[in-house]
Amino acid sequence: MLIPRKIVELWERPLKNGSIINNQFKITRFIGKGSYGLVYQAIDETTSQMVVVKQLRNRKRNSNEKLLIREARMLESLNLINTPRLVDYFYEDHKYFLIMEHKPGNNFEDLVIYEGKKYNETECIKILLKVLQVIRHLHAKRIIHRDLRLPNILLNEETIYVIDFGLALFVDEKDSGEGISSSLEKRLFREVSVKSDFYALGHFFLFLLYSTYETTTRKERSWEEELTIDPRLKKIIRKMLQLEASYETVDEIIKDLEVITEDNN
Ligand SMILES: Nc1ncnc2c1ncn2[C@@H]1O[C@H](COP(=O)(O)OP(=O)(O)OP(=O)(O)O)[C@@H](O)[C@H]1O
Repeated sequence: MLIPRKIVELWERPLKNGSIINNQFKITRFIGKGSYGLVYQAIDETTSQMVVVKQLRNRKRNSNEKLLIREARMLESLNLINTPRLVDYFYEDHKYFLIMEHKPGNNFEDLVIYEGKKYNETECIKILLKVLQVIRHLHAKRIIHRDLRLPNILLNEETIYVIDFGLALFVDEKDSGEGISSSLEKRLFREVSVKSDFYALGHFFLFLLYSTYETTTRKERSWEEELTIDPRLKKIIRKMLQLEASYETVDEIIKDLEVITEDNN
């Protein structure tokens, strides 16, 4: 059945500030629309804790239930300081909701693009090492994040938080959409393997390194030509991006980065 666009828009209209869901969570701010659905900030009135509410986009009931349960299971099994803790999930008023702990801080897209933050080589390594420490815990629990993009990595003072487990999978799970994508880049990003997280973090790291880069020529050049960085770092990035034999574990990357850090001290 084809549903008229107006009705879909009505369904997807955000809840108003002050609305209370599940008799417990009071919406305080609409954060935005994502691929997953609508996201809000709210207060858990039983604990006064700030939470994030994810309201699933209206899809088929079955797939919505699966998505909700999968992300809830991920958050539940993670239970780390650097990832949001699961608070609750429920179905109410024909809508699916996932409630999680709100993590403070700014994401790296906002920090670099909108706030103009610049990170030198040493700072970039320090940040990547912190992110890798979080990913190490994820991989130890056999979870692949598969969406380690700039908006999903937050920095609050010295602490890194990783959010958005909407695409995460356990290593032995199959992605129902796998094999559909013809783009190599997308496949590398979404593969159900630790390597896809390394690939994403390779790009994350390059983005940080580029925060101090100033172009001197109009000629198009590769990152390896443009960035003046320790050649060992280039090799690490090449391995993360699978331009040469990939890393197999987070610890291998951490070890290589620590050699450079120690030499610089
Ligand atoms: N636990 C959290 N703590 C703090 N902020 C959060 C949290 N979860 C989500 N957010 C905020 O809400 C935004 C959207 O959330 P999220 O990325 O999980 O939704 P999404 O629908 O998967 O979005 P996208 O399509 O961009 O991936 C995030 O970029 C972040 O600003």
